[in-house]
Amino acid sequence: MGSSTLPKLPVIDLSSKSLNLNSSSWVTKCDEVRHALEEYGCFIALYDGVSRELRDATLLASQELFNLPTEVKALNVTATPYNGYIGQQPMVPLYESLGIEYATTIEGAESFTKLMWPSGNQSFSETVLMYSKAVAELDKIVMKMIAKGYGIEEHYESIRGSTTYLLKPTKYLRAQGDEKMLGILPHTDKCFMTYLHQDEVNGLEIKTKNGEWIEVEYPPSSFVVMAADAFMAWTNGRIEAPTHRVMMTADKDRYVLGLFASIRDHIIEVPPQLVDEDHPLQFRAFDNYKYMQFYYTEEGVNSECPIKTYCGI
Ligand SMILES: O=C(O)CCC(=O)C(=O)O
Ligand SMILES: [Fe+2]
Repeated sequence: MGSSTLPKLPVIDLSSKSLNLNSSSWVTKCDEVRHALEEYGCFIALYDGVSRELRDATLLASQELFNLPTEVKALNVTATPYNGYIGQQPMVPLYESLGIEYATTIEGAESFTKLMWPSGNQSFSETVLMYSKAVAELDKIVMKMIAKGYGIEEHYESIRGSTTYLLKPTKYLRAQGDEKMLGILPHTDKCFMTYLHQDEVNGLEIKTKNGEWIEVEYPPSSFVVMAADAFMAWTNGRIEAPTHRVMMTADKDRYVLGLFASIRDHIIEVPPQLVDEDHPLQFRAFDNYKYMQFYYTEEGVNSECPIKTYCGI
C-alpha cells in the first residue's frame, strides 16, 4: 500500500561484466558505493559470483539444517554471544538461526557439520563452504571499492587479512493471522559488514535517516550489503549502520543466508584520512570481538547506541 511513494534502496551492479578495474567507470562505481552507504548504510548489489545452483543448494542445505531436532541444533554453542543457536525466543517466536563460525574455512565448515551430523554430511559442508567463499569475494570487492572511495586503500590493507566470516542460515516462520508479525526486532548489526541473501519471500525493512521504513525487494541474484557498527566506527561515523527489522506476513516461511564479516585479533582505528575539521575523531581504537561481547552486557543492551557507548569520544 503506497509503497511506490517510498524511497527504494539503491541497486548497484557489481557483476563481473560491469566491473573493469582499469576504467574510469570503476572510480565512478566506487563513488556510487560510497554514496549509497553514506545515504542508507546499505544497498542492493547485483552479483553473479554465486551461481543459481549454488544458491539453491545452500538454501536447501539450510532447510535440512532447520529440520534437525532442536536438541541437536542447540549443541551449536559459541563463545561469541548470538553466533550459536537461537530459537523459540518469546519476543520473536517466528525466528530461528544457527551461526557457522569461520565458514570460509574447511575447518569451520567441517567442525560445524560434524557437530550437527556426527556421522557426516559432506554435501552440507561443501555447499556452505563454497557459498561462504563466493560471498566473501563480494565482501572483498565492496571493501576495495569503499577503500578506493575514501582513498584509504593502505589502511584497509592492514585489516583485510584479519576478516573472519560467520554464515548464519536463518528461518522465519510465516505469521499467524492477517496482521504482520515481527520476525526480528529493530537492530543494527554488531560486526563489520553484512551480506544478506534470501529466498523469494520478502520481509526485511530498513530505516532511513528520516525514520521511514523501506521494504526491501530483492531482484534475482542480488544481495543486501549493509554496514554494521564496527564499520561505522572505522569510518568515523561517515557511514552509519542502518537500523533494520523483519516483518512477516502469513504468506510463507522465509529463509535467509546472512554472511557476517568481522575483524578478529586486530585493533580497529579510524584512518587519519577520515578525520578533519569537519569530521573530528568520533571513535577510539577498539576490538570488534570485545565490542560484540560488550553489546550483550546489560549496559550494552540498554544503550541507545552501543558502539558510541563502547568506544565513542
Ligand atoms: O532476515 C533478514 O533479512 C535480516 C536478518 C538480520 O538482520 C540479521 O540476522 O542480523
Ligand atoms: Fe541484522
